[in-house]
Amino acid sequence: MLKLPSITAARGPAALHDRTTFAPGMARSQISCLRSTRAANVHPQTAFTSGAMAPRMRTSTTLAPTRRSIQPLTCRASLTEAAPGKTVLGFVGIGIMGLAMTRNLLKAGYEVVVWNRNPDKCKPLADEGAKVASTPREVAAAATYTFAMLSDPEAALEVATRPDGVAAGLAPGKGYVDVSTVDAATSRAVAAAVRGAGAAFLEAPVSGSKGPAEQGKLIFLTAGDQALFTAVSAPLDVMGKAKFFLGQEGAGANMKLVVNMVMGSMMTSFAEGLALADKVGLRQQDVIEVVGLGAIAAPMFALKGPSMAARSYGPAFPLKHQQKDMRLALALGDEVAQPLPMAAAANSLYIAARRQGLGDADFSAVMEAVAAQQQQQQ
Ligand SMILES: NC(=O)C1=CN([C@@H]2O[C@H](COP(=O)(O)OP(=O)(O)OC[C@H]3O[C@@H](n4cnc5c(N)ncnc54)[C@H](OP(=O)(O)O)[C@@H]3O)[C@@H](O)[C@H]2O)C=CC1
Ligand SMILES: O=CC(=O)O
Repeated sequence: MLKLPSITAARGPAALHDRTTFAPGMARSQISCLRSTRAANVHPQTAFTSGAMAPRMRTSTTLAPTRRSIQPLTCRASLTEAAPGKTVLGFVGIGIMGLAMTRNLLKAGYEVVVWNRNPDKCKPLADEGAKVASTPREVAAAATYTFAMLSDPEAALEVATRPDGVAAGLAPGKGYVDVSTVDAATSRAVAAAVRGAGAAFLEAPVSGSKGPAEQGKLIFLTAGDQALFTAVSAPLDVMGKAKFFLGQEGAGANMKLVVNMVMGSMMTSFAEGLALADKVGLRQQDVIEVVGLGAIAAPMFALKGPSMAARSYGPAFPLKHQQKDMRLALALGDEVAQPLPMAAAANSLYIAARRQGLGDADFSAVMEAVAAQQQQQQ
């Protein structure tokens, strides 16, 4: 009989939720040591032999370090914990999400230096007290910790590595937190550029859209240098309601793609349901109500249903970004030979919607691709 691997053995790095960060009494110097072990590609747990010093992380079989991977610790610049009035933060990428997130940092009392490719988008933040830089390098040079919220892998890599990019302004003691949704390979390339400058790197894609960004209720899916996770905990808490530390960079990116792949498929399925209901003479409003009362109730259906029924798609999460996430999730599935037929079907609807010119509309506009297919078949 074919023996399947156990789920535990197949799992990636253990998750560390914000409620279980470090063992009590762990000194900052130990936190910075964690960063350098990460840079040396050694799991932080290998750095601590005493139970009192070990960070509280759940372990899994895949994390068990081999003796060969244990290397001496070289503590470089330590990271100070960010606090309002004390730490200058940077933010590059002032789009839908970046604007709302930066606003919350300003409201919490942080000094924030911002940059956006189209500088006009920085104006509202300048009115609210942000300083505007003319290059990403200037932001990273002025700030201790710089956040980035950029549209896709190409933008994330470009802003980090171009000659006047973020990496050029980084130095030991600083950190870069990329909250864009990208693939693991891009995240690792950005991490290499950041660490090449002697700084720390954290990937921290977010779950939650424009509304949660405005309300400071995002969910951060982080991975990378754990010392930076700790150092930016306070600003993450200003912008979000939960944060997870998932291990080495790539794990946060993969988690985000899994979640958004499910979300993207749910949305196309919901759009098809609304279209079918309409076709058979049911009121879409009734469908939304019935769905909302049962086991498949979801905040997303409750939030987007009424505007979808009205065929109105003001952008909270641009459809072009959802299609990018489907594309990246499918590529991830390809990489590990995991068939994803539902996601592939959903992706073709998002592509069709982009062809209809709906890339900048909300992703719920995939409804129009469903409607167009219906018409083609009549
Ligand atoms: N909106 C949402 O609900 C959510 C979005 N995300 C993710 O967050 C990221 C940003 O999303 P969102 O804010 O909605 O998107 P927007 O399209 O509103 O913003 C994209 C940002 O990226 C910048 N950008 C794009 N290309 C480049 C480039 N080559 N060089 C420099 N800057 C560039 C844009 O600059 P410019 O203004 O000059 O074009 C803009 O600041 C995406 O990865 C998305 O998948 C994650 C969770 C929720
Ligand atoms: O990435 C989008 C979201 O809503 O999360």
